[in-house]
Amino acid sequence: MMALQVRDLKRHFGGVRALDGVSFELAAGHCVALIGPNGAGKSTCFACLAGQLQAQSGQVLWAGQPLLGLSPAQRLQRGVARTFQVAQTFEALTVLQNLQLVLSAGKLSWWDRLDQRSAQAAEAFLEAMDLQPMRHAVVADLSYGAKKRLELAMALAGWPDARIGTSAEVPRLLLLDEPAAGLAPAERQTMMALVRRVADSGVTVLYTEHNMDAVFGVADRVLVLMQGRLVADGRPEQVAQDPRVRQDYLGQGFSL
Ligand SMILES: Nc1ncnc2c1ncn2[C@@H]1O[C@H](COP(=O)(O)OP(=O)(O)OP(=O)(O)O)[C@@H](O)[C@H]1O
Repeated sequence: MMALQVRDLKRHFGGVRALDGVSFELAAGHCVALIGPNGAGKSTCFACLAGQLQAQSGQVLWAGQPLLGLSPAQRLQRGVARTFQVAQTFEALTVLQNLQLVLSAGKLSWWDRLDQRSAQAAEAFLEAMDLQPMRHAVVADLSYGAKKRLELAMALAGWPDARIGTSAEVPRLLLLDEPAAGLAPAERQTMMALVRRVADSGVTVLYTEHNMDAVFGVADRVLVLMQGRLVADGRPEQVAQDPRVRQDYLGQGFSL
């Protein structure tokens, strides 16, 4: 059975059909890119999967369980985590405190001191995202690349089994909205190697991207969305040869 099943997903904004009947399936542990021009519906699709937006119709099954109608927090409990186009971090806190805050979610009381909470658990996420050297840096002082890596670490730390006092393992879906946006080529490469490593650890990853070097050579499969409809779905080398995708998005000069 496919880990994620999306069937005939629709979300309109007035007359704009942001998602106009989108269907696809993802296998567990695959790393899949969702690409398409500005306004194609990628962010709307993510928001409908993670729960920030409610779809008007359709069905989404994650590990066989329906997701639509659940809140983002309920979806996170079922293993669905996400990041945003612009990194969402707490600027005035340190890198370590950002992670401690996520790891302590729902467990902190006003008398707790953040620095005594889950420092050990946070170390594993710092290491996974190459953030140890800057653990005590205030986030406002970080490079954007480090901020994006911290946001990714926070998404991983948000899964229920990563948090204090919870142990049940859940199947993990990670939705990354433009993980490499705003990054210089070298930072982009580092970021995408980390994303690939997360997928290789068994996490199902779906990500959007406008930088094609962060898509081809990274994703196992590529989905192409245009005007709210899926127009191509296949292995990267197949999609790169698709005449409509070349004409309307990649450009005729595109080569791998
Ligand atoms: N809250 C909203 N209200 C009205 N229209 C919206 C809203 N959110 C998205 N849209 C419209 O829905 C369509 C799809 O937008 P969406 O942001 O999902 O595209 P996208 O593929 O993520 O684009 P980009 O690559 O620029 O981020 C666009 O026409 C957009 O203007």
